[in-house]
Amino acid sequence: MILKVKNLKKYYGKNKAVDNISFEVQKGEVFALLGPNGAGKTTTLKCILGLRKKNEGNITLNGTYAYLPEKKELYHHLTVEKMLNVTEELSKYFSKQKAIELLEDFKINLTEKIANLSHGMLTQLYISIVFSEDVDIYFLDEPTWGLDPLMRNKVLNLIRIMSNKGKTIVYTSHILSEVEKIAEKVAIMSRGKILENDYLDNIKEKYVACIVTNEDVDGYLYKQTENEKIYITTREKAKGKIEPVTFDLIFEALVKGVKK
Ligand SMILES: Nc1ncnc2c1ncn2[C@@H]1O[C@H](COP(=O)(O)OP(=O)(O)OP(=O)(O)O)[C@@H](O)[C@H]1O
Repeated sequence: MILKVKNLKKYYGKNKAVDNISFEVQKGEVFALLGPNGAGKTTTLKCILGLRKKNEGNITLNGTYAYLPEKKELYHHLTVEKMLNVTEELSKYFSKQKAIELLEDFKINLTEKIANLSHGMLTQLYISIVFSEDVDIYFLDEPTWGLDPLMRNKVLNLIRIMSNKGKTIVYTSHILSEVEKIAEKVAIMSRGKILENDYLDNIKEKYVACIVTNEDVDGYLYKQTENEKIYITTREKAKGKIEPVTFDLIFEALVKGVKK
């Protein structure tokens, strides 16, 4: 176990941003914290890294780490190459050579001023720096934010490569399709709570859609017509005609909750 979070609570005044959550991440895993805006994902990462003071709970982090923050701010007055030099001075885990290779792949010029980079290019630069740190665990807050689909796939590929090398990745996202592409384990968060925390395959196996005519089902009422109702619920609670359900709908059912 490389990371263990137990009964973590973080309140901002009365706002329970993180409300008693627990999860574990094993070495080499790609773990996604998935949830809608304001769910508490960033706050969770910040509490783990000591950037926010938790109210309660225990956090065990066994290894070195690098962090890609949600707000990807870098020294705007520097050129890309100067930024690499600064990072090299600040971090003993950083390899400038590795960063140059990644930047070449992203087609970012070393002589470019950071202030002149587009939002997506800034994310690519930041990702290149973070992945050039030789650490055990990478915390990535919305690593694909603002990237076009091709660049997004490139970043997802990088995550996959790092995981194949035995590195651990903890990342936040609200893009279901990308989580499905690379994460093995997922914690679905909403309003500060973890609603489901399991291997993606297990979550997909656990939930089904069921179509009933006269009965009610303990689950999320997804659609209702004159003659039938479609619920999304766990396999055990399902009645009537049972069908497989997509991960999108499982997410919707969990986040929106039971609706009668
Ligand atoms: N510094 C802060 N002061 C007060 N409230 C905050 C602060 N940071 C976050 N919050 C609140 O805590 C809750 C969780 O926010 P957080 O940024 O952790 O969510 P998130 O899941 O990362 O959202 P997003 O996907 O939009 O980035 C929200 O209600 C937010 O308004």
